Formats: sequence, C-alpha cells, structure tokens
Amino acid sequence: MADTAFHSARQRYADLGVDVDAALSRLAGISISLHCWQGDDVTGFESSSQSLGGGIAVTGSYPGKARNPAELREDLDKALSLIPGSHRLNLHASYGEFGGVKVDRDQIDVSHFAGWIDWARSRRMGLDFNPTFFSHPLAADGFTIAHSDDGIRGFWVRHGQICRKIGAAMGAALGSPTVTNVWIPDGYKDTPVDRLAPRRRLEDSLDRIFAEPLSPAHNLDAVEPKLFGLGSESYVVGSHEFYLGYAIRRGKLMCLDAGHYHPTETIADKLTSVLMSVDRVLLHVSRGVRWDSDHVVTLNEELLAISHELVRNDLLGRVHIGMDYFDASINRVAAWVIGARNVLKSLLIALLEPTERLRQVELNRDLTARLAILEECKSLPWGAVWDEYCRRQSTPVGQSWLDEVRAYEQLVLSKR
Ligand SMILES: C[C@H](O)[C@H](O)[C@@H](O)C(=O)CO
Ligand SMILES: [Mn+2]
Repeated sequence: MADTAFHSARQRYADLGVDVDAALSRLAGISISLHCWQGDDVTGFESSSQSLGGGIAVTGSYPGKARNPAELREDLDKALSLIPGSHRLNLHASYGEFGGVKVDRDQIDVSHFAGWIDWARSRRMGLDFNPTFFSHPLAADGFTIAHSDDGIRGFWVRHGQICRKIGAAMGAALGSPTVTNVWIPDGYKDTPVDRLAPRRRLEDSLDRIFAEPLSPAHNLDAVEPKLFGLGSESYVVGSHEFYLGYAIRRGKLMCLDAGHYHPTETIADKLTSVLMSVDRVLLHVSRGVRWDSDHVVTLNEELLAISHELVRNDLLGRVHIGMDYFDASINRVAAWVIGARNVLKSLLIALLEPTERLRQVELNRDLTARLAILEECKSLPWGAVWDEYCRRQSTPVGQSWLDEVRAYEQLVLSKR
C-alpha cells in the first residue's frame, strides 16, 4: 500500500506537469549491468590465480569475499534481491569455471561459462562479457595486444577473438545481446619515444579480434579508453582519441568509464558529443577519488549529471549502463547494492524532472528561471517516490536493506 508521503509527492510532481507513475514504469525498464568483479576483488577463478595486474588496484581486506563461482552467485543473488528492477551481470573471462584445471586464456570456450548462463537464464537475466587482458604472465610487462612481440600479441588476439564468440554464445542462449568490452592496460610508466607504433599495432590487433562477423542480436563490441593507469602514467596506447576514432570508423560501441578522464572532466558532457558519431555507448559508472580509484558510486553531482543527460536527451535506448568499481574495505554485497541503488535513484530523479518546462525557459533565454528551477528541483520529494518504487518492486525500503546484508554476513560471509 502506497503511503501518504508518496501520495503527496505524486501530487506535487503532478502540479509541475510530471507523471510519477510513467516515470516509475520507465525506471522499471532500465537494466544495470552488475560487475562480477566487485564480489571478489577482481580475483577470478583461474587455477593459477595471479595477483591483480594491469594498473588497477583493490584496497581493503573486509572478510567474506567470494572464493568460487557458487559463492559469487550466492552473493549476487543477495545483492539483486535488494536492488529494485531487473538487471544484468557483467562477467570477466577470468571468472569461467575451469574445474581446477589450468586453461590458458587462448583456450577458454563457452563451456566454461555454462554455469553462469544457466544461472542467468533461470533468473531471466542477460550477461555482458569482457576478455581479461591483465593478471597474467604474458601481460606482466604492461603490454598485450599492442605488444611489439608478435607471439605475445598473437596470444592476446586469440583471447579477444575467443571472448567475442563466448559473448555471442551467451547472447544467443539468453535472447539478449551481450556487450563484450575490450579494455587493455597497455602503456608506459615513462615518456615513450614512439607513440605511434603501439597504436598501429593496437588497431591491427583490434581488426583481427573483430574480423569475424557476429550478429548484433547476440554480441555488441565495445572498446574502453583510459587516460592513465598505475604504471602507465605517461602513455596509454588506447587513449580516448584513439578509441573514439576507432569506434566511429569501425562501428563499435564506445565505453565511457567515469574514472578514466582528467578529474575535472565528466563523462556526462561527453555523451551527446560521442553519440553524434557512434550508435551506442557503454557506460562504466564509477567514482574516481583523486585518481581512477574505483570507489563505490555515490549519489553525487557527477552521477546526477550522467542520468540527466541520458533522460533529457532520450538516450536510454542507446546507452548500456554498467558499473565498474571495486572496494574491499566494506561489505562487498553492500558495495553492489549501494552503487546500483544510487544509479537507479539518479535515474529516477532525472525522470521526475520537469524537463519540458526547463527546456522552454532556456529557449526563451530566461537563464535566471533555468537556474532557479534547477535548484528548486533538488528539494522535490523524490525520496518518497523512490520508497514507493522499492515497495512496488518488493525490495527493502530505505536503509532496511542493510539489515538484510548484516544478517547475510552473520549467516554466510562470516563462515568463509
Ligand atoms: C575490471 C575492468 O575490466 C576494468 O575495471 C576496466 O573496465 C577499467 O576500467 C580499467 O581501469
Ligand atoms: Mn571500466
């Protein structure tokens, strides 16, 4: 039963010309791709597990991390039960089920993901996928598909080719296209002499990886740029400009990760520019604190700006929303729930905006009214609408979800 706070909020929005029920049904149609790697600190399930490489780092030692696919799925089920709506799972290739046997990255196949496909099917979820170009001896010097050694480059190209096929098989099995995203760590700690040759090799490798035509009904290819990483502070082969050009020329999805730009740059402002030239964008919603630190997503101005751009410009049909962060200093299930609920809250706030009115005052050059209304919108009663959404989706209202995480911690995580 909806409460009085919701009824009065609905009336308040109606007075502004906003249809709350329409906003809630639009929100229910938005899926977020939950990143498997928050559940185990980007460790994965390969038999000879390497320490995390590729210039990304997880800090913290909160107890109870998932140690195998069954535990990770159990944790995901708990998180999904606390996040309103229907969502997806984003898997890395290193999360296959290899039965304790060493299967190198250029030898994996879809059979290693059968357990994940069954799990997703039984929950009517889609899967997204990523080749894993890090945490491997052949990536130890910081280069993979842009490597100058043809043997190493060939190994990683084969891995990329295989992963696309696995992505397509997942998409076909689940009846929803898998977004298969290529992120590579390749770059130099210090100033390179030759910035061009690695980029030529990267382009050639990508062309080889993407050579086989796959149905877009099953697989969508994405490429993810970065400004810098740990150990690649001076030069990243796959920069924003490199991949934007590549995505436009080759018809690929452009991945925009919120942590992959200069701290004063926001991906919100890039969306409408990038989508002038590419059909689709993959978002990695993240939160950099001073650097690409991959903090849990909070309901901050940057997140709100992203959601406003998606809703105001009717881009939700062209943007795949994924999350990308890893925090091992707090309960990992809670980390998923906090981030996903925040992404959804930000979308709800955007869906509840009286955008047509704002557009009109802007067109009339009434910039005073634009600022005034935007600021007033910040104190509209969206929280009561969010609570009602949680109620309608049978998920906990307010912070009561935390009690469920605490109980799960007692019952399950503390026993690991
Ligand atoms: C684990 C992910 O592939 C990784 O976080 C990547 O998407 C990235 O953002 C690297 O900085
Ligand atoms: Mn990312």
